[in-house]
Amino acid sequence: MEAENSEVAALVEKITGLHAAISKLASLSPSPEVDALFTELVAACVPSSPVDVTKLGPEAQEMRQDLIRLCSAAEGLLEAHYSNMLTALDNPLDHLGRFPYFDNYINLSKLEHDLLAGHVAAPARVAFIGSGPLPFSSLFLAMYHLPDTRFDNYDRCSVANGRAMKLVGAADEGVRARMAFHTAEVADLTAELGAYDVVFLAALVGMTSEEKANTIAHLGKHMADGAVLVARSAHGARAFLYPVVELDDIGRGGFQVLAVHHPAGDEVFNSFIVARKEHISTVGTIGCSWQHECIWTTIEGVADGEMSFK
Ligand SMILES: C[S@@+](CC[C@H](N)C(=O)[O-])C[C@H]1O[C@@H](n2cnc3c(N)ncnc32)[C@H](O)[C@@H]1O
Repeated sequence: MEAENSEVAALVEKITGLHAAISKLASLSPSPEVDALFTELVAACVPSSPVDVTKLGPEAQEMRQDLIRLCSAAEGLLEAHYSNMLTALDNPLDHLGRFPYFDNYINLSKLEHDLLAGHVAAPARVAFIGSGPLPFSSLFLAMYHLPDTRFDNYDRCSVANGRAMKLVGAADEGVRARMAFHTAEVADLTAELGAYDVVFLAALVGMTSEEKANTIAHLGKHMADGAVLVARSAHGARAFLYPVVELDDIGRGGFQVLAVHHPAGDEVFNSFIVARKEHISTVGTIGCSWQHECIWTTIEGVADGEMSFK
């Protein structure tokens, strides 16, 4: 226990130092200095660690929340930079690997698809909320995993959508025709959410656990009964980079948790939760039984770090 505490203390001290350095940057746009600091931060947070961010003191909590905000802003600028750079090339889709976190999205979309496939056979319509200027998640699902699915990408930033449309415009007709982009704040989506078999909630939509909980409650109110939510979250030290989605908030939002995946290794940063919108008539009982009857098991032979209900 002693060793664990000192490991956590050393990690929090290192991340606090990186937060201080990042906070002093004049700009978060990609540059050798910005890239070096965020590369060091990711390298510190990705390895598995006993840190539980819910147990941090108030000062470290405040630092964490501000660091998530800085990471979100930097990720948006990084994606915009690479979206511009890629769409300036001939055949941009041949060069997507130039994006520093390309492998993360290739591996993450495969993991999410493989876990989803066990619960939703060939979804006809998928919404991706928080698609950004570089919509790799929905693009890779459309290109490699779900050849007949239509994707509606939502982002509150019209400039991000403009960049995303330009990039996807370079895809082949079969993919282009199945990818639509809409400028909207997630809180303003209502009836349209009822059309989807699956709704993805990007890691950076909702900066705090409270905002995540409110967004999930909003999705639960408007998604169709039986539809599936894939909510990206974070685990361990990665919770210094991204907000955490609480399982209780998934249950309170009217969903039953089907699977939780915490990626082992450094191939994928994001955890994610797969949950099904309960039929309103049963949510009173299922919601209650969710708290007591569901038993976590790790299914043999399934990817490391995955937990699903029996
Ligand atoms: C930087 S992108 C990351 C997504 C990543 N490209 C992917 O494929 O998973 C996150 C996007 O979420 C959008 N966003 C954040 N909060 C939002 C909200 N409340 N409603 C809609 N979009 C939001 C931001 O504008 C940003 O473009």
